[in-house]
Amino acid sequence: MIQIEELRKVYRARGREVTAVDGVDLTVREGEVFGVLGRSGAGKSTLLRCVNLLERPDSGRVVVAGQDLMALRGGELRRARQGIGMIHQHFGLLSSRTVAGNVAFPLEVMGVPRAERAERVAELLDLVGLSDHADAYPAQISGGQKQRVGIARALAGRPKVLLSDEATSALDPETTASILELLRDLNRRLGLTILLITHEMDVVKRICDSAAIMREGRFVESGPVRELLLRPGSELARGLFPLPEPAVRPGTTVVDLTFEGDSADRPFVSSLARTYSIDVNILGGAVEEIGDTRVGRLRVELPGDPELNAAQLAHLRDAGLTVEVHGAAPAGPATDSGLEVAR
Ligand SMILES: Nc1ncnc2c1ncn2[C@@H]1O[C@H](COP(=O)(O)OP(=O)(O)OP(=O)(O)O)[C@@H](O)[C@H]1O
Repeated sequence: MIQIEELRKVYRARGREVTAVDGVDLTVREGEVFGVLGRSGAGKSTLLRCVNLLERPDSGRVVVAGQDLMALRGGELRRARQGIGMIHQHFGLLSSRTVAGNVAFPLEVMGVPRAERAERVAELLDLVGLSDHADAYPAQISGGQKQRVGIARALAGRPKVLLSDEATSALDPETTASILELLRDLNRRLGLTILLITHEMDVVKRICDSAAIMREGRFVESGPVRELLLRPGSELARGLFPLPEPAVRPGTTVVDLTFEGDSADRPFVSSLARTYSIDVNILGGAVEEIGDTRVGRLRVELPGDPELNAAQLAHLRDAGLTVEVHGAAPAGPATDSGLEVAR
């Protein structure tokens, strides 16, 4: 649904150049929720604004719903943009208009006749659970309700794609959860494709099917969330299941185990301890629901150096776990985090 190739955007101001987006490739499939995660200044907003050409890229391709947007101009581009809704961190509502008036605004711009407009506004307010607040003004409603208005307004033109620019960053955790639930619901009910940017790991955990981590204008990691979590050395996995730097005691093996789905349901720690008659020390970990699957990360300590634990590590891999050994370890490609990794 969204296909971005080799996208680059450089800002030039007062003789200075800032490369905000530096060669990003991105594919968002139809009906998918895709999250771009990154710190402030990573280039997320610029990337998002390039998807509907609010910002014109210096080079690259932006194809949305089969249309090459950079090849369009004037009326054609405006029509293509109607198929792309956008919501913002600070809602951007018109304070002089009621909730219904705000939602009606884009319909007026599109030239939708009055009667049809009223019907559509009622439908949209119902969709976001705000039918009872149609006549309220933005100053009279909560932040979460304001974002619901923003969402209804963004959906006015029946877009296939919704871009979300830190839509929950200004909201408290409970309201964030309810807005994310609404977005997930709209994604499922309307088949809406959502591309969101966020600096909150929790947003990715709650609603994203796929995600990318962006740093200094580039994607450093990208793919389906479940796959990323199981990828050895994954930054997303480390972010979602933070574990401190390991303290490896001499004569022991410290292992991080990542598991999901079926393997999460098996008692692999007790099976390991029983099979090899060893004590397994649990040092930390967490289990989360990601989509419909349980995913977890556990750090355990086994007696003996890693070389002596080859069979034990193979046992864990055979159980379907991603195994990352800290410190000196038997064969397996090294990652940049200093971990020795084997799947
Ligand atoms: N209009 C602009 N003119 C010049 N530089 C800009 C402009 N907009 C953004 N930048 C710069 O481009 C880089 C990326 O900014 P961008 O806002 O895309 O990042 P971000 O990841 O969305 O961060 P934030 O969450 O803080 O907005 C930053 O260095 C920023 O200062």
